[in-house]
Amino acid sequence: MTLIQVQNVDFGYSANRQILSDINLDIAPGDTVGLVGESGSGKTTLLRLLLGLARPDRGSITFDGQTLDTGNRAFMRQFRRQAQIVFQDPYSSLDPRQTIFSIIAEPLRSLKIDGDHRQMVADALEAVGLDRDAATRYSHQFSGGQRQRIAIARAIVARPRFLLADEAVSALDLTTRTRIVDLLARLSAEMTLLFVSHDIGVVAALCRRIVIIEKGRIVEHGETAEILKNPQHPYTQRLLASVPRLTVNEISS
Ligand SMILES: Nc1ncnc2c1ncn2[C@@H]1O[C@H](COP(=O)(O)OP(=O)(O)OP(=O)(O)O)[C@@H](O)[C@H]1O
Repeated sequence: MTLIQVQNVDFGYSANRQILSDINLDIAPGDTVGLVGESGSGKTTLLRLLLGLARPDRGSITFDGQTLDTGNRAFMRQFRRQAQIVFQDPYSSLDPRQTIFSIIAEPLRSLKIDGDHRQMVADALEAVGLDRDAATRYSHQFSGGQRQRIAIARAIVARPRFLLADEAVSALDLTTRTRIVDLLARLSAEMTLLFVSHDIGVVAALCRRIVIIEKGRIVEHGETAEILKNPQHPYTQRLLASVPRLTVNEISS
């Protein structure tokens, strides 16, 4: 069974420069997949396509068996409820003029989800390990790690099936990063997670499967343990060589 299927996708922002080439990717419901590649390899671009923010030049993307058709408004409304994203920068992604309640409830408002928004926001705060009183405060009153928890609460408040995280822990210090990775690991028990990072060490700690992208092409993919033990592609070998040995030993043990 597949939740997201990407078949033979090419994409370029302009006609004379292709950014993604022949991308094929299957993500099963409940899976935790890490997309790893260096800066500029096309990770964010692929996320944009998976969110329906851009359209492939060739090939197709399906979600739960239905083509991700950006022109189909009824489908996109349903889809937006089911797929949410957490961005890298917890400072710029939260509006400083809005209360935390208003920030977290935003998807409930924009997706016109009925119900008790106060309770839903309180549940989301609890799920990310923040006190429900946080709802009345403003983002500048929180640390970087707490802000990222708030961004994650906003992403999960509508109970999506598919959570995308784009370099969601890269801006955080090491201890905070570990805590947020632990939180995402807990949440991934209830949803499908696509975690994007240039850091294969962080991805390996969180994801069951790894997809390696180089210059817009998937060069290797497989089970995390297999890739760590026996990387086939020279690019994967280079990425692994750049992770401090201790970390690789820890995450593969
Ligand atoms: N809006 C855009 N218009 C034109 N080119 C773009 C646009 N966004 C990204 N690119 C180009 O597409 C290529 C892939 O960028 P992308 O942001 O997808 O890479 P990435 O792997 O996510 O990198 P990073 O880790 O630095 O975020 C880069 O060469 C980039 O310059």
